[in-house]
Formats: sequence, structure tokens, C-alpha cells
Amino acid sequence: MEALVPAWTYVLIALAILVVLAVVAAVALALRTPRGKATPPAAPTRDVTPPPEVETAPEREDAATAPAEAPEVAPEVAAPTLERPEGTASRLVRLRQRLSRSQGALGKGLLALLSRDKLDEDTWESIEDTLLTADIGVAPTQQLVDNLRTRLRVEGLDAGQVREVLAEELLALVDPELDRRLQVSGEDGKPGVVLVVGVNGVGKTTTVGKIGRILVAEERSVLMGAADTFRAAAAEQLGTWGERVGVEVIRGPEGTDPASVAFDAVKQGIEREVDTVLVDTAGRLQNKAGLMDELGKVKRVIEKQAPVTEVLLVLDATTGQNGMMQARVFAEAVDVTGIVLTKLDGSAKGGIVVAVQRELKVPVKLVGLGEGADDLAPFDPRAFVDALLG
Ligand SMILES: Nc1nc2c(ncn2[C@@H]2O[C@H](COP(=O)(O)OP(=O)(O)OP(=O)(O)O)[C@@H](O)[C@H]2O)c(=O)[nH]1
Repeated sequence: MEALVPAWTYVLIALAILVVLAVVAAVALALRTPRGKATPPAAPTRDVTPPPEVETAPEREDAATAPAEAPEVAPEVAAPTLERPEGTASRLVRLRQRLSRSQGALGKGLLALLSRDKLDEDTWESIEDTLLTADIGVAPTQQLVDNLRTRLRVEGLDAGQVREVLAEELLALVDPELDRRLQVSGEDGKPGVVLVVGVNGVGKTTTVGKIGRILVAEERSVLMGAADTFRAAAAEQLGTWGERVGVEVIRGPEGTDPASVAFDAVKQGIEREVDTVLVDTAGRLQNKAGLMDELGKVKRVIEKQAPVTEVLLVLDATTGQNGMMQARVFAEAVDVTGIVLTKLDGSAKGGIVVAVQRELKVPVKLVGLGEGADDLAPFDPRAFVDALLG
């Protein structure tokens, strides 16, 4: 009997322990569940993706991004104030100074070398290096050095005359006789059509915008065609250029056939009797045959309605020999009639003017001298040589 009592006691104690453990476990579970709820992974997601009705509210307030569903907002938006492009005279004075700043080092370097007391072989080699560094090209450099050597030997010049001789020789290289006028007028009552071609990023769209401004400043009526349908942003960019000076831009959806946009722009230009239609194009170079086909087609399609009066090839002056290779490809694809050299403000290598003209037998007609809206100037050989010589 005595042995049975402690045995039951043990059973009861064991049961009590089990009950206590069960209660502790239940409490622990109950406490863990609310902690988990406090940090749900879904919470941040809900924060960054508000429900649609929350999204639409701020959009309605924003007139600039108001979609077509709020047409009543549109008439309330004030018409943009049109800019007045800078007049020709002040633009040219300003840009000449900028040209001197970027190109002056070449002429000063040459003059310093040519003014040495003794013009030995080392000095002539330095003169050659200076010219080559400025991207003038091998053959023109050789020609310039030969001419200078002969003239300095035969004519026995003083320092002032050396500057004059150098200016004459540089001017001859740049060739002042070439016709650099932009052909922006058409015949038989049709608009002039300017087709602008070049690799992406060289400043093509910017150049179309700047030419538009120059024409507007000259009180010509202009229409632009955004035939760079490869990149939607390019058409938008051109749209902004146009809006600023009240020039309409014809465009198509991204990926449309560029030729159809160009066709439409020229068609509308004829119907509206504008003076000039400017057509921007895409310049993907990854496939030469594709590029030739595309540009050739754009030109052919335009010419069903009106002759293309000017084909401008835009080249970035800072790209040196790479730019020359691009120039060759484009010249094969389409008959280039003029070159626009952009970003001359950011390069001391103005000699590319000489190299590219020689290579393509086409004159440089315009130079880009900055990112400002009116930073485009006609290329004037005398002003250019003056800028070189400071
Ligand atoms: N400093 C300087 N920058 C220029 C000049 N011309 C164009 N740019 C800049 O070059 C950049 C490229 O110009 P875009 O006009 O977009 O070039 P794009 O060739 O049309 O390029 P896509 O639109 O991609 O075909 C822009 O930041 C321009 O502001 C220039 O003469 N000087």
C-alpha cells in the first residue's frame, strides 16, 4: 500500500507538468502570430503600388501630363510664348569669338614655330606634328609644309610676313572658292527640301532645330519632318525645337517607315506652300547596306513630290578619323551636298574641315559652336583662318 501512493503522486505530477507545457506552448504560439503580422512582406509592396484611384488623382492635377481623357483642360493651357531667334549679325560676332577661343591654339603654335630664328629639320617636324594633331590630314599637311618651306626660303620673310604667308596657305587649303550657300529654296512654287543625315549623337536633330531657327529669323516659313522614327525621343526633341519658334513638326509613330514620314512632311509642305521643309533622319550605322537602302529610299520617295535641294551630312568635329569613316559611308549612301561640322567649340581639331572637304569633295557649309539654340554659323573660310591665327 505504501508503495502505491507515491506512484499515483508521480502520475499526477507528470500530468500536471504536461498540462503546464501545453499551456506554455499555446501562449508562445499566440504571441508569435501577431509579431509575424507586424512585418508582412506585402506591406511595402502596397506602399509603392497605390491603388488605381490614388494614382489618377495627382494626374488630373498635372496639366502638363494630362492625357486625352481630360480635353477640357487643354484650352486652359496658355499658348507657349514663341522665342525670337537671335539675329544674324549678333550671332556671327558672338560665334566668331567662340571659334577663336577653341581654334586659336593651332595658329599660335604654328606661328611660334615659324618665328624661330633657325628653322631646322626638328622645327619642321614639329610644324608637321602640330598640323597632324589638328586633324588636317597627311596629304594637306605635307602640301602646306612644302609650300611654307619654299616660300620662306625664296621670299626671306620677317615675322609679320610669316603670319601673312601662313594665313594665305591655310586659306588655300580651306578653299575660299567653294559655294557654301545653303540651298533652302525650291523651284516651280515648291519648297526647298533639306535632308539632314548623320550618325546618332553627332548633333543631327539639334542642327535641324538650329537651321529652323535661322530660317525663321530670316522670316521664311518652315515645316520639319521627324523621319528619325527609330528613337521616339528624337521626334519629341524635334517637336520641342519646332514649338519654341512656331514651326510645325510632322511625325509618325515610333518604328514607322521613315520614308513615309518624309513623304508626308514634303506633301504637307507643298500643300501649305512653305518655303522650306527640313527632314531629320535616323543614322544607324551597324549595317551599311541597310543604311544605304533606308536613306536612298527616303530621298527617292521625297523626290516623287519635290527635288531635294540640299543633303547635309552632320559630323562631330571631336571624332577625328572615326568621323571621316562615317563620312565615306554616308557619301556612298546618298549624294551629300554640304557638311555640317558640330561641336567645334569642344575641339581644337578644326583641321578636320580641310580633311573632310578633300575626302568628300563637298564644302563645309555650317559649323556648330555650342549647345545653345542659336549656336550654328555659316562656315566662312576667312573668319575661320582668322580664328586659327588669333
Ligand atoms: N557643344 C556642342 N554640343 C552640340 C553641338 N551640336 C549638338 N550638340 C549636342 O550633341 C548632343 C547630341 O545632339 P542630337 O541633336 O541629339 O544628336 P543626333 O545626331 O540627332 O542624335 P539622335 O537624335 O540620337 O539621332 C546634344 O547634347 C546636343 O546639345 C555643338 O555644336 N556643340
